[in-house]
Amino acid sequence: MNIIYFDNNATTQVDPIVLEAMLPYLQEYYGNPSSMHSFGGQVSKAIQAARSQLASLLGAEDSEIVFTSCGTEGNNTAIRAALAAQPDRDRIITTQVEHACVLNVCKQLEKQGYTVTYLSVDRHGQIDLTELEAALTGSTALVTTMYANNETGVVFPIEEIGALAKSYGAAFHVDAVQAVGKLPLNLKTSTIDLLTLSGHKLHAPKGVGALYVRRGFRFRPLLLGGHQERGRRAGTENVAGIVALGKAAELAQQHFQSTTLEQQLRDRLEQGLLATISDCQVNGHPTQRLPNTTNIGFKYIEGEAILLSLNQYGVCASSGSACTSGSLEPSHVLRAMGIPYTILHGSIRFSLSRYTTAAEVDRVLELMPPIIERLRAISPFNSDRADWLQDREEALASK
Ligand SMILES: Cc1ncc(COP(=O)(O)O)c(C=O)c1O
Ligand code: FES
Repeated sequence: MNIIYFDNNATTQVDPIVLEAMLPYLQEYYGNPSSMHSFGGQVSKAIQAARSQLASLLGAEDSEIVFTSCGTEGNNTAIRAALAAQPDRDRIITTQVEHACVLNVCKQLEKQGYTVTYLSVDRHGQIDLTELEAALTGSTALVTTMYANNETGVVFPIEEIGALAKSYGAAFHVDAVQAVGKLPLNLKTSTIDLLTLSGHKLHAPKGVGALYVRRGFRFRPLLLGGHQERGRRAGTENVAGIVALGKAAELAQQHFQSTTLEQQLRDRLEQGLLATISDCQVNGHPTQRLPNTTNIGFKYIEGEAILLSLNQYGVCASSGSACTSGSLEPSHVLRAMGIPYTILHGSIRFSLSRYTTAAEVDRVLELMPPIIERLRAISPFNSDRADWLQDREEALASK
């Protein structure tokens, strides 16, 4: 069975050109980049070349790139580094819709005495800059927000956020894991101090990422040890992964134009589903959204049931984020957006890539209406029960 892979916000296929570039560093060039001999030295050069490739995609300087193991490490490191840079400040501002690797760090920091503001989002998943401004004080050490949301694709106005953060002397960190390669970035002219990205979301393999650290930013490393990454991230480098990330960055730059095509296919999918299936809606902003993502809620059914049905036809999609999907907890992102209970549970995310074809979109458009019809026919959440659930949730919310 052919796989139709519409789960690119969870992870992406390694580009064959990326694989080809990294393989020699798993085979013949196995030297340690920190070694004195030239066998290791050539490996060190490959890391520097990858650093330039990535810096070029971001509009950054080579020296501003620190390679990490993943987005989670980047976010943990950035948050801790920003707080260490201004130890006399004890406030953090983030949003309710961040990835778990930001929210859980913030929760722990609250226990350690920090005050954290979790900005709300509106029905479209967008934050309100006046709420941000009201939360900022002279004690704010850090504003940390995502660039684009992994579940809905909603894009935050990062430069406006950054300008406000700067006016209060706070550091500004951006989780750009979902945005890099899909949205333009020019860090030279940006207000961003720290920016996280992850290789496996842009057609490099899992286990490599990077953190951008603005030149002059007082940085404290999370991992202490050897002098790798100029003392900013100890540990022998994942050389093959780093070479892969460099190549993936170069390809992302070349493929920027193809995001228009991706968006056309996404729109064709979204509009097709809305036109052929009743009682469904897009969860997210109509325009301020990644070109590859659509999150759609189908009333009266469970998202998991839709996913299992699609799975039988080889279609990969997702509900919530991959790491929380096993928990049966409704998505914190959709909850923050105030999506009604009856839609929330029936919401699924399709995320496309530059490999997506029109034929794949059409196949999903053909499969979905009968799947939804069948699931609704057997759903215990018929509309009467759904109304009852809705009343119950409202009652709980008003308690
Ligand atoms: C917005 C966002 N931030 C951070 C991460 C974590 O990245 P990684 O899987 O590389 O740890 C993800 C991955 O799903 C993400 O979507
Ligand atoms: S680690 Fe990516 S969805 Fe959770």
